[in-house]
Amino acid sequence: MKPPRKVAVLGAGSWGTTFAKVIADAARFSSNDDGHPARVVVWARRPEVATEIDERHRNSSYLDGIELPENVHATADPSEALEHADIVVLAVPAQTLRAQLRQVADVLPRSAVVVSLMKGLERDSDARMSEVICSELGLDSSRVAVVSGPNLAMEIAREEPTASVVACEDEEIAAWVAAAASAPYFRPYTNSDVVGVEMGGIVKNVIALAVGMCDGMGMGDNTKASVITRGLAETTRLASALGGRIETMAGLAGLGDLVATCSSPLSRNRTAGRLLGEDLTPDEVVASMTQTAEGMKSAHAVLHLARRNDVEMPITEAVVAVLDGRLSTTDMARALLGRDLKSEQDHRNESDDE
Ligand SMILES: NC(=O)C1=CN([C@@H]2O[C@H](COP(=O)(O)OP(=O)(O)OC[C@H]3O[C@@H](n4cnc5c(N)ncnc54)[C@H](O)[C@@H]3O)[C@@H](O)[C@H]2O)C=CC1
Ligand SMILES: O=C(CO)COP(=O)(O)O
Repeated sequence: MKPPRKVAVLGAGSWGTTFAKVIADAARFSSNDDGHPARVVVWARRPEVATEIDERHRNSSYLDGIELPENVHATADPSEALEHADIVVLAVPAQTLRAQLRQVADVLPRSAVVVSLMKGLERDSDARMSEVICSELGLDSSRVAVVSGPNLAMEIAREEPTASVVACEDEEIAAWVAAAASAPYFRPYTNSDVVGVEMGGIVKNVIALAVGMCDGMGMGDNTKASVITRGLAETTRLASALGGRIETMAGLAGLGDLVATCSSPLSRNRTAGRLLGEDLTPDEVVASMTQTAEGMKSAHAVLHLARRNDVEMPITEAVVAVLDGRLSTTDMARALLGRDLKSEQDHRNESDDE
């Protein structure tokens, strides 16, 4: 497949803008049919953000100090961004995606491949973002790809070497999107396990809240490593119950993302958890943050999905209890450590025991 001629990115927050930079930098090394690098057009909700990106090649609200390549353009008009796009990248807060798609469905090119950068689960429906995209746009799931991995936007915007995963049921499409996003500092691997890749990114935000709470309460590395590891065990149980592959959880979109997010001060989810651990209420935490901490919104849906699938997720359950004000962060450790003892191998599927 030839490189794309035009890529539209809907959402000019930190990850949408950074990914636009990745695609634009990648495009400078691979010309399309016309011999030109792909045109990358970002749709920003706020006109002043669009103007700043388009005219000054900066997005100072989200990526202070980062210069964007000349082939990144921006507009506040979604039709202009989407017109003739071969790839449409979606990077808005998860809970707003459905409403956003309803507004642009008529102008989104039917032939485009749609790529989700989002790491959230929709409340009420418990739907993954790729499922929301397929249902709202009437697209076959083979036309939808997901990008996930240890991808803190600011580090990538600073061109620090990073790997990622592009997942799509159609392996040719995954390879095409990966090629379009392959920049000197960004190396995407492909994977056909969309469920596993997506669930890894969703649940790690909830686990990062728990690790942040440990930080906020002044706990050390044993505690945090225990939460990360048992967090990976419960993520793996849920992902495999939904049809995801266990190996995916040991990869970039599972362990990789979990480690990056849980150890980085740049992580919004870990920061939100830390503030909860310092005794702020969930409302105070939300009010203090200008960017999206998806775990705060998705945790309830993750727990709901787990219960519907008979999957035990004690850390997620404790995080939800803290968010609902039913459990204090100081009582959380007692609640988790006081559970019945069990085998570390309990996460395996029954068939593995035979
Ligand atoms: N920032 C990061 O390092 C990474 C973020 N992600 C995921 O990417 C997704 C987007 O995250 P960020 O870009 O970081 O968020 P952000 O908070 O930096 O930006 C969100 C963008 O969506 C826009 N927006 C807010 N409410 C909206 C609404 N109601 N309708 C339409 N647009 C709206 C904002 O104006 C902003 O442009 C999230 O699901 C996040 O989990 C994934 C990997 C890395
Ligand atoms: O998903 C991320 C890194 O891969 C970003 O994590 P936060 O949303 O917690 O900042």
